[in-house]
Amino acid sequence: MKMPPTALPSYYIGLMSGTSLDGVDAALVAIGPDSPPVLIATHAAPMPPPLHHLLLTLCHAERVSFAELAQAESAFCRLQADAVKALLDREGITAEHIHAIGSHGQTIEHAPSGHHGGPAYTLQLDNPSLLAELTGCTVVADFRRRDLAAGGQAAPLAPAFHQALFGRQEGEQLVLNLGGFANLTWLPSDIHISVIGFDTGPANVLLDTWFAKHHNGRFDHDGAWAASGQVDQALLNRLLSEPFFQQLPPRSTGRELFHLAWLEKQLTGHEMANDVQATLAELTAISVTQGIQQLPLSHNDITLMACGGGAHNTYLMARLATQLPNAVFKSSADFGWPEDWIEAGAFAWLAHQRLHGLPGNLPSVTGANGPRVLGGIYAS
Ligand SMILES: Nc1ncnc2c1ncn2[C@@H]1O[C@H](COP(=O)(O)OP(=O)(O)OP(=O)(O)O)[C@@H](O)[C@H]1O
Ligand SMILES: CC(=O)N[C@H]1[C@@H]2OC[C@@H](O2)[C@@H](O)[C@@H]1O[C@H](C)C(=O)O
Repeated sequence: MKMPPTALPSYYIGLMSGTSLDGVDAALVAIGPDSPPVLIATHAAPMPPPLHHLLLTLCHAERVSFAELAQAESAFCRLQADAVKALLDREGITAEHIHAIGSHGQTIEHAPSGHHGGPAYTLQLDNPSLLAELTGCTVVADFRRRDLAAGGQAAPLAPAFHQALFGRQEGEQLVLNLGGFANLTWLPSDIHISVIGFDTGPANVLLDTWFAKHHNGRFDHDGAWAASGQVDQALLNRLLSEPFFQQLPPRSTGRELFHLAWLEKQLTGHEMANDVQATLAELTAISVTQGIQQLPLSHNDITLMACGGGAHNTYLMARLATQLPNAVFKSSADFGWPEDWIEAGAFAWLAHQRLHGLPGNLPSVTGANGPRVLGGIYAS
């Protein structure tokens, strides 16, 4: 096992399955008392197609049966347990070496302002009791609902981890996660100024959905199909008229707002499919740019660290670079955190925060009434 630089760290596993529904990411992280968390090892367990289909159905279901929920929860939990086992086997360690697993669960619905006047809620499918039983590890889970109970958006949570990872660097930092949805974190150079973070809108979720409607396959590799199309300016303007893009932070979103029917409502039916894909990539590039314009940046020459699967989409990254001509793009990999592993790392760190009775949220990001210790503990 690769050893972290400081003595006596504790080992945590973060499990993240994001809104893209592409699989479970497992990250083994060493966390010591005085230094940023260190990524030790990773394992990605791809989502089996039947589970992908079932979870996608649940995400958009008007009605759900308990049998379907139970089936999804059990299959999802077993995929998580397999990912943990693969990680431990690869590193030649056992459950006793792990202080805790931080399990995000699978977001099924996120309605921080309630649904049609109903109570605020956010639902992550998860079975931490079964996960503790299957892995022999202590599990920390249900991270979002305490922030929601305290009046927050319950998302994004990663900005607090971005601060733990990159907050000690010189100058202001911008972290952009391009997952199913995109979220931005601004780390000011003055540590007395609060961090700002929020969701900017859809990223891979619509690109993947539109691609899968027209091809066999889950995503547009390197954005090649988008690159073969032209941006449809009229369509782009209609998409950008969605009020979410004008909202001030705190703000978060999900599949309940941005989905295929939302897109199709704005189509005339005469568009070329690849032009729609190019327009969706532009929608992400522009909504991220507009999000950056909402930040109290000290100057225009920004340094942006892009992470999440969308950072591999070369077309999307080129469009972002065009929208942000003064931006210098940095790779999180140069800081020991390859772009695909920051979110899973965040849930390892959040488990550590919970076990130490430390807050996991940033009220300046989520809008919660104060810092809160997030999650519940399911002992091994
Ligand atoms: N080479 C690539 N070219 C284009 N897109 C890519 C590439 N590699 C990954 N992606 C995109 O990244 C997605 C997965 O991203 P990621 O794992 O960050 O999503 P996520 O975990 O669901 O994130 P979040 O929780 O932030 O929504 C894929 O569905 C795909 O759209
Ligand atoms: C409710 C939910 O699952 N939100 C996700 C989603 O994916 C990206 C963005 O929307 C972000 O708000 C969040 O995930 C990350 C891990 C977060 O909380 O920071």
